[in-house]
Amino acid sequence: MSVAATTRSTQKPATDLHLVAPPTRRQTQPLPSAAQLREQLPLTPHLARQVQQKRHAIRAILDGHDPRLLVVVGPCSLHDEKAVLEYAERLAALSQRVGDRLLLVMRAYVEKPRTTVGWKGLVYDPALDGSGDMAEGLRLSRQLMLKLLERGLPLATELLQPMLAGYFDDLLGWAAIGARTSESQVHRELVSGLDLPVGFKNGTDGSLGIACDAMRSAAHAHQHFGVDGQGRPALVQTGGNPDTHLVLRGGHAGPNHDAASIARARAELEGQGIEPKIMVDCSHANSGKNPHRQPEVLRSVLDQRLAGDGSLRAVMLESHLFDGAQSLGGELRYGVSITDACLGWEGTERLLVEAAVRMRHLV
Ligand SMILES: O=C[C@H](O)[C@H](O)COP(=O)(O)O
Ligand SMILES: C=C(OP(=O)(O)O)C(=O)O
Repeated sequence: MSVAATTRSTQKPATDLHLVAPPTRRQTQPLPSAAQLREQLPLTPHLARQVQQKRHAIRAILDGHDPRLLVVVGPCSLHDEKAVLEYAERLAALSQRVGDRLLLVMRAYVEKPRTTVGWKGLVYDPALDGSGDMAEGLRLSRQLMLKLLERGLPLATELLQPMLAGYFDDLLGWAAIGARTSESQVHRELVSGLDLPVGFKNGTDGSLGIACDAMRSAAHAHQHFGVDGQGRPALVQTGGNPDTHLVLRGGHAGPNHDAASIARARAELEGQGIEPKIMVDCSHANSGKNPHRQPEVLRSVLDQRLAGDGSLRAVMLESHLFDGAQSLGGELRYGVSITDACLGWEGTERLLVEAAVRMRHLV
C-alpha cells in the first residue's frame, strides 16, 4: 500500500489534525538497490585488490607499524566531475613525490551533514538545483569514485545515511563518522560491520567521550535492523570493527590540536582502554573554518609528532583546486568548493611537500 493510501485510510477528524501527516508530507519513489548499482558499475578485480592493499597500508599507519603520516585530503564535497578529476590527477602525481613519507587518501565526500539545511551532496542532488535526482546521484557518485580509484588513489568518505554504505563501501580505503553522528547507535552498528578503518569525530561541542564510546561500541558484535544488498529489510549480524580511531576536529569552544588537548585526548582514550591513534582534522573547528589556517594546524601536529608524540598518526585537510568557497545559485566558478571553504591546490601542494620534508626525520 502506498504511503498516501495509508495516510488517507487513517485520516482523523479535524481536531486531531496535528496527529495526522497530510498526504503530501511523505512520498516515496523506488531507487536502485546497492546490488543493482554494484552490478551496473562493478569494481574490477584489479581495483578490488588495490582497495585491499590501500586499506592494509592505512591500517599499518594507524596501528603504528608504518611511521608515515596518513593524510586524508581533498574537497569538502564533490560536485563537478571535471574539477574533481583534475584535482585527482594532481593529487596522484603529488602522491608519487611524497609517498615515501605521506600516504595520501583523497576525500570523496558525496553526502554532507548539515547543521540545519543546505545542499546535502552529490548523491542527494547531483544537478545542484534542488531537483533531488538521487538515482542519478547514486550512479554519478559511484561512477566518479571508480574513476578516482583508476587514478590509483585510495578514497575516503563520510558515511552519513547508513542505508547508503552498501552502495560505496567496497570502494573505500577509509571512512569517517562525522561530528553530528558519532553518538548515534545506528552509525556505531554500521561501523561494527565494516571491513575498513573508520575515524569517529569528536562532537561539534568538542566532546571526546562520544567518540570513545563509539569506538568501544563499534568494536563489538551487534545484531541490528538494516537492509541486505537487494535493499530488503534484514536482520544484520556484525562482527565488530577493531580498526577505528579518534578524529579531533575542534568544537564550539575552539580548536583541539594543541599539545594540552592532545594530551587530554590521549588520557581519555587510555582511560577507556583504547590505544591512542589520533587523526587531527586541520579544518572545521580546528581552523575556525578559515582554510588559510589549516597550514598552521598541520604544522602544530607535525611539531608534536616530531617532538615524539607517536599517537598523532594522521591528518585531514579540506582542499580543492582553488581557495575558498562559493554559494550555489549564481554562475559557479570552476574548482571552488560549494560547501566549506577549502585550501587551494597551490597551498595544498606546498604544505604537503613541506610536511614530507619534515617527516624525513621519522621515516
Ligand atoms: O564539512 C562540511 C560542513 O562543515 C558540514 O557539512 C556542516 O555544514 P553547515 O554548518 O554549513 O551546514
Ligand atoms: C562534515 C565534516 O566534518 P565534521 O563532521 O567534523 O563537521 C566533513 O569532514 O566534511
